[in-house]
Amino acid sequence: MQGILTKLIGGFFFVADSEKNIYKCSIRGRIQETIYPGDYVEINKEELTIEDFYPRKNLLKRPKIANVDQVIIMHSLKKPEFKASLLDRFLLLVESSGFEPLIVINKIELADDDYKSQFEDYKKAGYQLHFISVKEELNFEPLLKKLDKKVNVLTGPSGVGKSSFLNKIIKDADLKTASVSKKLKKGVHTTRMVELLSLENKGWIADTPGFSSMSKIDLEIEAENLSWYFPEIAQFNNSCRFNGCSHIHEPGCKVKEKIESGEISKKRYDNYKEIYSELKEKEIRY
Ligand SMILES: Nc1nc2c(ncn2[C@@H]2O[C@H](COP(=O)(O)OP(=O)(O)OP(=O)(O)O)[C@@H](O)[C@H]2O)c(=O)[nH]1
Ligand SMILES: [Zn+2]
Repeated sequence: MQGILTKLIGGFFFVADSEKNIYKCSIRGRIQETIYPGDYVEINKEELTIEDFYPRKNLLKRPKIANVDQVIIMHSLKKPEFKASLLDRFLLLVESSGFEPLIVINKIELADDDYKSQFEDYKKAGYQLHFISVKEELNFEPLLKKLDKKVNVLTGPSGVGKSSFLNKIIKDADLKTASVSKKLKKGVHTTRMVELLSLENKGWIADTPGFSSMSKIDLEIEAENLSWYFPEIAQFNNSCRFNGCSHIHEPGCKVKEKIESGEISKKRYDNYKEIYSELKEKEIRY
């Protein structure tokens, strides 16, 4: 029977079938590969052993999760205050790793009425956006629909409401308390266990350790490739006068034209320039 590996604890592998029944399995010696939550495995239901595993379509590096369909980038409008430059870095990290991002903005009940206008740039760039309040459970339904039948990973800066969100949406009450106590223990244990948490539908979601600043994350991107990860800029990458135009100082740059006409967001472009020079600096240093 085929199942999906949800977590590994004390040498045991927890595998869910399509109905989300959990089997606590051990592994056959002949499987040499390391397997991770999200991996599809073949189990023997009688022996409770993992017999084989299936090729994976991708592997998230940190934490290690296989077959990720979507990365939810959560930010908050207030507390902490929304910062576009930080969202751009999260998007960049997700895009450059080849994953599909989904932007979720939390704590909307704290905002003024016209808060959505500051996100027009992201809509125009083609990103999916959801605006929610975990506290008041606003707009959960359309978001939860988007998580159905998928392996989702939740990321975002510290304090935006990721744990609160998980505590509200995960199915199993045990998991709920588990993730609360996990939170309390944070800082005591150096490694936090990764697991796929069961959503009420057919989806799964995994938390990632929060990070307060993106500067700690090494973007493994070359400055020359940066523009490919800004979708609204990337579409003009082959339209400039010079091949491999950086869209910064070259003449005949289509991107700069589009910024002047307002078709590409100046704010996003300014962040692009800032990150570009950071990456350049790093290249010179090494
Ligand atoms: N006003 C308001 N506060 C919220 C909302 N969602 C979460 N919070 C609060 O925001 C604070 C941080 O929430 P957490 O869920 O711990 O945030 P986190 O993203 O998991 O943070 P890390 O674990 O540090 O990564 C808590 O005090 C929550 O009660 C919301 O929708 N509105
Ligand atoms: Zn250009």
